[in-house]
Amino acid sequence: MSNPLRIGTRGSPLALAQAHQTRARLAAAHAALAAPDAIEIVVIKTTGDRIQDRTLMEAGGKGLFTKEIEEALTAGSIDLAVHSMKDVPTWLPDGLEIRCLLPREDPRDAFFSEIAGHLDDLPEGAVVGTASLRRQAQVLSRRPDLKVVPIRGNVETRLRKLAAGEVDATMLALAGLRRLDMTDRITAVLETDIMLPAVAQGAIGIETRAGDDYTNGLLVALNCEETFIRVAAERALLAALDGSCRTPIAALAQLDGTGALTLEALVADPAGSRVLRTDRSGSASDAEALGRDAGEELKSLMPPDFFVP
Ligand SMILES: NCc1[nH]cc(CCC(=O)O)c1CC(=O)O
Repeated sequence: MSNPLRIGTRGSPLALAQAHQTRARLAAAHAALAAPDAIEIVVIKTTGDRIQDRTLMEAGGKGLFTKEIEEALTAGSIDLAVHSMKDVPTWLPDGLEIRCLLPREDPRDAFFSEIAGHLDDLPEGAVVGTASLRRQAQVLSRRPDLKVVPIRGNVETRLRKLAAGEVDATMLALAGLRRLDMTDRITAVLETDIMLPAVAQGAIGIETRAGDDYTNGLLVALNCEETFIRVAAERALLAALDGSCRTPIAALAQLDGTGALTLEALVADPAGSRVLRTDRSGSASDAEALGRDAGEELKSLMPPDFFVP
């Protein structure tokens, strides 16, 4: 092949691991892509990479980790973009689509602490570092005595802050730690009845131009149908809720071997004093309807102050 297939990605260690996984899967599925120079990885800096020190909330706006990559895709300087699906905004720009999801990793969150074996064992008043409103709300709902402070940065930075005693505990998505081969320092994995994951947590999505039949054709072999159905249900919920990144939202869809789909979801106020939950079950073919229905229910129950302006 003369022109290499160009994969656009952020430059973080996690993003690069996901891009390399995508390249390996493409090379394994298509002999023409197995040559070392058949696929090029193009690193693109996003707004989210520039504002490491502030919380996402202060930075505001959606698509912090995707905007510049989507612009490159639209402009044609890359052919596909690899994203952590949980960072992908509810609505994609015109002309772009995500038809391919790689097999989902374990969607749960991991807990780290040097003073307790589990969230439930932290001493009264302990400080939990997280910039995620979803994690904050669920932590405070279960443990109103704890204090939550924002921390950001990569895994190493966070674990250093933990070791330095800046925070007593923190949480990270298990999926990212697995992809970076950094699960050895995990203190506990939080069950989803304690910490419901973010929409699409653990899923990698591949975005393309809608009219690019060549690239879309290559990706058919990489799509994981089960992941696609689960993420479709969760993202339909997000769409129905008008998913603002400032409202704590969590959801998890699961498929059993018979094609039965279950969806659990919650919204909360950031202080975790009110958590509204719902669930649905149905068949895989109703994924989007199930998500939309659950989202509409939660939206109708939500008091106005859940929507942080
Ligand atoms: N918001 C950053 C982000 N986006 C995706 C992941 C983890 C990987 C995944 O969920 O697929 C992370 C880090 C984290 O929350 O610990």
